[in-house]
Amino acid sequence: MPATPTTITVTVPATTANLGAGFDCIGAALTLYNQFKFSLLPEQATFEIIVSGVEADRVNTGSDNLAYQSFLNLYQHLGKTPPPVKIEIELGVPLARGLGSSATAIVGGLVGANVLAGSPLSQNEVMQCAIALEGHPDNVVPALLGGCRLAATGLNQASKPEENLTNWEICDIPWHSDVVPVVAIPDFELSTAEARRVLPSEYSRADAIFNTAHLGLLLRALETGRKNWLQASLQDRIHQPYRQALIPGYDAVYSAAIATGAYGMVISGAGPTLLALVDKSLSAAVVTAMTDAWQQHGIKADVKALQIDTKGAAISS
Ligand SMILES: Nc1ncnc2c1ncn2[C@@H]1O[C@H](COP(=O)(O)OP(=O)(O)OP(=O)(O)O)[C@@H](O)[C@H]1O
Ligand SMILES: N[C@@H](CCO)C(=O)O
Repeated sequence: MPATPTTITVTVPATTANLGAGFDCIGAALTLYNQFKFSLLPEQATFEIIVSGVEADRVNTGSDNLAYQSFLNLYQHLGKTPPPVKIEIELGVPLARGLGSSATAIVGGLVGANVLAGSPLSQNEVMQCAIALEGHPDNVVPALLGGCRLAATGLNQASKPEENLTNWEICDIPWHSDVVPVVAIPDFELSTAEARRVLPSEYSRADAIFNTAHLGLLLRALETGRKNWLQASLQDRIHQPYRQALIPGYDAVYSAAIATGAYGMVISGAGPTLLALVDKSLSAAVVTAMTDAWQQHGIKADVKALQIDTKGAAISS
């Protein structure tokens, strides 16, 4: 049997959740990464956290650090005492921008702890813990597994009532290789908590039907890359109409992306990053148009064409 490692690095992709109509249930992993290196410390130590990379000074290095809390959570789940650990975090995913930075910390902490504990949990069990910590599946599932994923609660909800875990069914959504995600990341933050506060607690039957139909259409549109379907499917009535006002310049960036040939544009996760889906031949032009539109509102944005990450959380020693 191979020895349990004492140092491990977990690389976790950014994610874009919702994709319009799939509020809280669909997300895709993107080729933008955070890295978490875990090293066991001598017995008398407690913990140490070192952060570098994009906006590193914005991540706390105390015991409430989300990656460390997730690390502790896994040991608690196992009923084991957590070992003293050093966590070195290299950030490539900007914080509180709707690109799943919190999901990377949760997945990184859980996967790192599981490996250092000798891998007692399966990938599916780690995933169920990650969903319970984040509260919704749409970022943590693709962050762990890669690709575009849809999550739905399963039938057997009572399987582990003592652990208070919901049983989730996950399916992968094929993504046509000509469809490119362009992310426009502005230089201001929007916390998920704030972006959830503005949502109504009830919706009309018409809005529920609208979103059900458009999510179904979106799945087939992503698979086939069919233009008309992609254009129509990126509409939503559950969250975006309420969140747009929190994102200055939203209308201008939307108009610029569409005028340049994007299929559509959605709010990435809880925002404020805006995500356009574009045919690959047009991605460079859409990047320029979205950058310029936000600049005209005095907002600096990092706009880039990415790809769908297919690996998810990757472990290296
Ligand atoms: N690498 C990290 N290490 C530790 N904590 C992190 C890390 N990345 C994010 N966090 C925590 O997550 C918070 C951001 O979470 P929030 O849900 O508001 O945004 P997000 O995850 O980037 O966006 P979204 O959920 O819309 O995709 C940060 O303020 C920080 O507390
Ligand atoms: N589905 C979540 C993603 C952000 O964590 C939301 O839009 O609030």
